[in-house]
Amino acid sequence: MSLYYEAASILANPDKTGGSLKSRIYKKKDLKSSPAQIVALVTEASKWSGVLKDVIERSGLLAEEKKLTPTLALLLTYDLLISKGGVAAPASHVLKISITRHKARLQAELTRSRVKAGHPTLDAFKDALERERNAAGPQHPRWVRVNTLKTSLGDQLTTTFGKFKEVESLAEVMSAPASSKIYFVDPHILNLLALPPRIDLSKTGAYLAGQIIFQDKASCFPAYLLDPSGDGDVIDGCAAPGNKTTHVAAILKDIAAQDGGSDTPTRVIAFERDRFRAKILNKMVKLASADGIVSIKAAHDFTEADPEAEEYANVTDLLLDPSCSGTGIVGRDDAITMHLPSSQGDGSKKTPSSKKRKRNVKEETVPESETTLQLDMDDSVPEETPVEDKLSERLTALSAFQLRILKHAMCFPKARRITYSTCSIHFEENEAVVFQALASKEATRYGWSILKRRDQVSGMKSWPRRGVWEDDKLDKKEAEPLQRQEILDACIRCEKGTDDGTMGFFVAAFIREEGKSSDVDQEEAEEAEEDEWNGFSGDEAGTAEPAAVVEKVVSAEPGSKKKKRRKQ
Ligand SMILES: C[S@@+](CC[C@H](N)C(=O)[O-])C[C@H]1O[C@@H](n2cnc3c(N)ncnc32)[C@H](O)[C@@H]1O
Repeated sequence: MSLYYEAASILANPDKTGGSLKSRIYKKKDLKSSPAQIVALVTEASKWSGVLKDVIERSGLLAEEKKLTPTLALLLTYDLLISKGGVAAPASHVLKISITRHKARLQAELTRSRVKAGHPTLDAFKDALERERNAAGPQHPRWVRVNTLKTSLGDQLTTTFGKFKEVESLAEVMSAPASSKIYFVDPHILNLLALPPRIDLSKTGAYLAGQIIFQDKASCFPAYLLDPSGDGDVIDGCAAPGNKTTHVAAILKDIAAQDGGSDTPTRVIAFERDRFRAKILNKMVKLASADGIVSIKAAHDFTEADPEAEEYANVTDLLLDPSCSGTGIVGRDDAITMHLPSSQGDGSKKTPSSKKRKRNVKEETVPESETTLQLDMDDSVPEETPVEDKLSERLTALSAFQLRILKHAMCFPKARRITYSTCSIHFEENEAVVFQALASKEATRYGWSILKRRDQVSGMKSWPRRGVWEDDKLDKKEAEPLQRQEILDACIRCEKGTDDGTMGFFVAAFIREEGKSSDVDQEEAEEAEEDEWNGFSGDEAGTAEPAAVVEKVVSAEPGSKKKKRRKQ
């Protein structure tokens, strides 16, 4: 099979094989062409696909060459008109014949596109496309966390990044091309580097060996803000794929090393409800060499863990990063889009029957999804999958689940600190959950309050983006404006698409006063329950359709219902 048939078949992916385009190519055993050649052809052709799609449609190529599919036509036209090596097939090959006989017309259409776009040469056209791509795509730096379980920042700066130059500003990194060998040391989070957008570090020995981890800056906030004491175990209640799990494990190891070099730091107990994601967590934990510190509770629901159980008796810190709407997530920069020509052409070469067909134009229109291929080049597992429909209903259900998980964490007898985070931009999943948690009976009974800004670890204290208030989203029986401001100031936000180069994110920490425990006065607890927040304004919470991910979570806790009924 020729290079073009093999590339087209991989793009069509008839077996619906999962994974990125690169992994599908490299895993295919029976390829005749070299995998690198296929990757290069697809990547380069995709860059021109927006232009070549029009060129091919105007030329009427697909109407005349029945052997060519839209994908074959695009790949061949790219090699025929743009690539230096030309079409990689013998002159007698059926594909080479099919495309070469249209060379003059295709060339003329490409020239027409170039002149129309105002570029004097093909090279100028190419540069303009490159600039357009850089400007259009989110200029999101490649954040790299140095995994101190395996290496150190110093080691990485002299090995993996030995030929790189340190720069003084994040902006310089964010506007640099992928080929630029520069880095910026993050001032807020220890052991975190920013590198140019789209830089490919996935083949480096350090990445393959788990010495460096690709993790957005914002995603490093929870473990850092948790700032665990190292005196007790840490629970990660929602762990897969494990970025924050391995981060907190690394922090615990560093604390143990500072405290006199103890080789046995305390444990991280990582819960993951989803069996498949738990496997990925296991892989990530092993790769990061965190398996000596992390014990995984695979396919375990954190909300079903008994806080009084002996195995959690030493839990002092909890990190909660529950499922959320994912609205803060930024698209992957290295994903590629391939625009394919429509097999009907653009109609400029009218056939006698085209008038008759006009009335049926709706049926003939090829849906956008069929003419555009979105190809993932990165195999790393995203921390969250964005919600795509029924957002407002999902927000109600998600926030009820998030509050429940947070209140459950407050019940662990020895717990002193909790972080709560989401990669959502919505008040309902963020500040609203924090305010409701603070007003809950669990917070009152066990003495939980917000970790104020002035008490936060220095990088987090100095972070400028803080919580925001949205009117009319909560029944505001409590949180006097003054106290409200202090709570909002304790909340941390990250905004996507800003000069900070982060995804959209939210995190807050809760702290428990020494001496407060579960044996608090029962009457006090019941009073607190009476005063609890009623949730969102209106009755949305009661009417929302629970989404699959939170199905059993939206129902009220049976215990609290019973108590309320007894009081009535
Ligand atoms: C946002 S992701 C966590 C990302 C992870 N903290 C990281 O940094 O890589 C949420 C994860 O929590 C899991 N999850 C949701 N509810 C859970 C529950 N009640 N108990 C345990 N895991 C849960 C989901 O399956 C999902 O893998």
